[in-house]
Amino acid sequence: LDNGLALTPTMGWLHWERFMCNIDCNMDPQNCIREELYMQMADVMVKEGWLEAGYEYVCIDDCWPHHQRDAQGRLQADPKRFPSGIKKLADYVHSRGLKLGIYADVGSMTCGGYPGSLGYYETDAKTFAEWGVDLLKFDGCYMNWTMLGEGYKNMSRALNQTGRSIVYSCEWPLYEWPFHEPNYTAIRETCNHWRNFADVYDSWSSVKTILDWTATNQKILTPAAGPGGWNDPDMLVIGNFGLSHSQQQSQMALWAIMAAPLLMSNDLRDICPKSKELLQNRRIIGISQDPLGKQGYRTGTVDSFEMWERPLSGARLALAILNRQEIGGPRGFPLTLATLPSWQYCNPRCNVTQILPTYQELGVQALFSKQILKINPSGTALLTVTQIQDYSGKGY
Ligand SMILES: OC[C@@H]1[C@H](O)[C@H](O)[C@@H](O)CN1C(=S)Nc1ccc(F)cc1
Repeated sequence: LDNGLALTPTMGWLHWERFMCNIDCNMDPQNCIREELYMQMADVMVKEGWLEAGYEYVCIDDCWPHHQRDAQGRLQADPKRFPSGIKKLADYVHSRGLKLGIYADVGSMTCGGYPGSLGYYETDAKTFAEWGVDLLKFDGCYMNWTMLGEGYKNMSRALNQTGRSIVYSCEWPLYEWPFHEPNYTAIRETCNHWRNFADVYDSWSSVKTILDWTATNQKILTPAAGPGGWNDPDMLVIGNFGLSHSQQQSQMALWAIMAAPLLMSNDLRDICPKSKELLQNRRIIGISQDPLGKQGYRTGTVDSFEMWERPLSGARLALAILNRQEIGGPRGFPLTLATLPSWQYCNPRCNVTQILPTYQELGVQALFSKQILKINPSGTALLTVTQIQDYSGKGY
């Protein structure tokens, strides 16, 4: 969507995978969907270096609204759980230098059964703008699939007409795929990023399923991605319970290769230091936020290793090698630069830097040099390869 926003993939925190629709604030006040949750996350994001690392959006997902609209037909926050209201919450988040995201649905109800926006697109866009909202996640439940496109386009227009800069996160293709192949030109014109596939869960099998679906459809998906519009493989679940550290490294590496929005869903108030270090790794974030804005793709599979690559600015290439074998110990992957589809980056030499599983400058490599990379089961080696320019600044 050409609204000047999301020129690089959106970075932030989104409540859904970790906190879901937990509205029992009597039994579980620390983890229920209420204003304090976002205020506390905002405080931590500033205090613990998340904003500094680039994580800017604090996003509310489903289950925030009151079950009835107000007398003017406007959405309103649940008065018990958000007693100060969304505008005050936005002011609080803005006072911390962060931005606030909110959630609504293109159909008659949200997936959680709260009021949907069908028939209220202008009203809701205006309400969100008046509250000072900076991002809208627009879900696709309870909508006749033949009307999905119309609905997503109408809300895009309504948001634009408010005159406020609001990142528009859609789920249009996710709800259309079961019926027919979506039109990604229309989707890119309408949205700043778009969910294509099933919700992520806190498990390696969920992350693998999303990766496999993306690779299978990469010929359709990758051309649609670029500054202002991104494919969204769903939230980062790093820092929760289901992924081993190697699997957490794999999700972080591959989400950077896929130019995916980096929307964490975890408890930043209580996260293990290694997960925090991984999520704040500046070299990986640099790949994710690369200004060239080209989405990466899977280039091959050999001996249960998957190769992914992403072209970067400055004659550089990001490489990820994922060990899909889930038995045994670390395996050696023989990286021979000449065998890469993008071997020209190293003709006749290039500089190689390993970022994961550990940082290591591998130095200048000739085209036919071979490196053995040790990769854990369901782990990933993430590298950047930089073409060595000759004196005239041309590549070889
Ligand atoms: O209710 C909101 C929740 C989250 O926002 C997800 O990111 C969205 O993809 C949608 N969503 C859920 S649980 N959607 C959903 C998931 C499974 C299902 F059987 C019916 C609806």
